[in-house]
Amino acid sequence: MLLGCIGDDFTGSSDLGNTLSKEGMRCVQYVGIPSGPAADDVEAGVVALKSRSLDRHDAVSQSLAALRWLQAQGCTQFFFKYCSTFDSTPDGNIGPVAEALAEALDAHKVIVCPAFPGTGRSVYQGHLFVNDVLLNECGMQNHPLTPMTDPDIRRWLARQTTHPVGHVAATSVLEGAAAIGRALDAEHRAGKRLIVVDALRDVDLLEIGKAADQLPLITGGSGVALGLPRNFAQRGQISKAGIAWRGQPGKCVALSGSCSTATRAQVALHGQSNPTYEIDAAKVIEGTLVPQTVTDWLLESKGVPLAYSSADPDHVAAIQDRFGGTRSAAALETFFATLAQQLVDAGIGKILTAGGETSGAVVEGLKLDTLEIGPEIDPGVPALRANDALVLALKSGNFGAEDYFAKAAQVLGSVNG
Ligand SMILES: Nc1ncnc2c1ncn2[C@@H]1O[C@H](COP(=O)(O)OP(=O)(O)OP(=O)(O)O)[C@@H](O)[C@H]1O
Ligand SMILES: O=C(O)[C@@H](O)C(=O)CO
Repeated sequence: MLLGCIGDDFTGSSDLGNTLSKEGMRCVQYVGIPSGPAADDVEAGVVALKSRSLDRHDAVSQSLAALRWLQAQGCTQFFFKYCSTFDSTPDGNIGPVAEALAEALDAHKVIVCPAFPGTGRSVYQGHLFVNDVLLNECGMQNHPLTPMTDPDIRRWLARQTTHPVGHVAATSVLEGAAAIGRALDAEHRAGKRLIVVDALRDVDLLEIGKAADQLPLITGGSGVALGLPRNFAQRGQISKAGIAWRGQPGKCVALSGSCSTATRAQVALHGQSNPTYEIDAAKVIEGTLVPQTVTDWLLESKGVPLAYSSADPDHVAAIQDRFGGTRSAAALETFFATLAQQLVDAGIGKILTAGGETSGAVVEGLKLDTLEIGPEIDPGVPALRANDALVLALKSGNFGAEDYFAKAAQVLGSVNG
């Protein structure tokens, strides 16, 4: 294994795996820290944690444990993947984890770059944009767990870290790898360790990747990993073969607990030509709707049936007011996990999930340990193979085109992508 990655959530980890795999690395996503060694032919390994919203001390200790496992697999470079909308609180966990990894690796000049132009995220003058609005105006300011109220990533990160935060501005980035390298050196000499790097386009990310060739630790969204496989390829270290994709025959079902705007539009479109089942959150929490009812409905339905609890913000707020946020999320996530178990027990081999927490609950509920990265469905979302009988796609809430579900079902089923 050459590149060792640590992801702070499951869907984000498959997003990173997608980028590395598209660039020709044989990439596997691990669900948590594996208990044994990796297969010999893995070139990039992504240890997927659920550390984004943990207590910062737990997030740091899990990330360091993941680092030790990746070091034991022989990795020479490491990547810490967080959200392209920099999801974190003033307490962490991006800063504390990045600093702890930097310390453990004796890494200086640590790039911090959430840019992901393919999904509209860019960084300019240290500020994060989502399409044409600043981060704190894109809806992320209302996120229930990590409200992003400041678009200046340097200022936000400084609240989470002990050392001053540096910056490489677009003026250097647009000049290319050599200028980026010089700017990183200058920030290092000025005593900065975590350095926010501007990036607007994929070509910027490729130049940043070149400049990062000899750096032990890079951090960011999946975008900034774009240029890293080319460094290994240039040294003849990777096969560029990727992993051959085998589609899975049979019925595909979709489960959505994501309440994001993008998912709600995808659910609405999918429902125009496929059967859908709206899961009543109150009934789930009160225990009057059991997973078996929905499983039976999914098994009996034609097309790509979709069961969803996705609802608009007012509806979600009403449920949370009535039952409490933690209780309602726990009940719904357990419901989706049981649903997935029942579907797999009934022989279903293709499952689509929407929502980071929902996907995490499903993957944990199914007790999966490794996910091979397959072809891209939409930017940031790859097809995944869990074992001989099961393929999946885990969609982050805000990702995917409006026809995502139909497209994903098609990719999971088709042979060779
Ligand atoms: N109808 C509902 N009422 C209240 N809460 C809900 C409802 N449906 C889903 N939820 C909760 O909303 C949360 C959705 O989170 P999830 O991470 O799955 O989606 P997301 O936030 O859109 O995705 P991402 O984290 O990738 O951006 C879950 O905790 C889920 O239990
Ligand atoms: O970077 C992103 O936006 C995603 O991979 C993600 O982490 C969403 O939770």
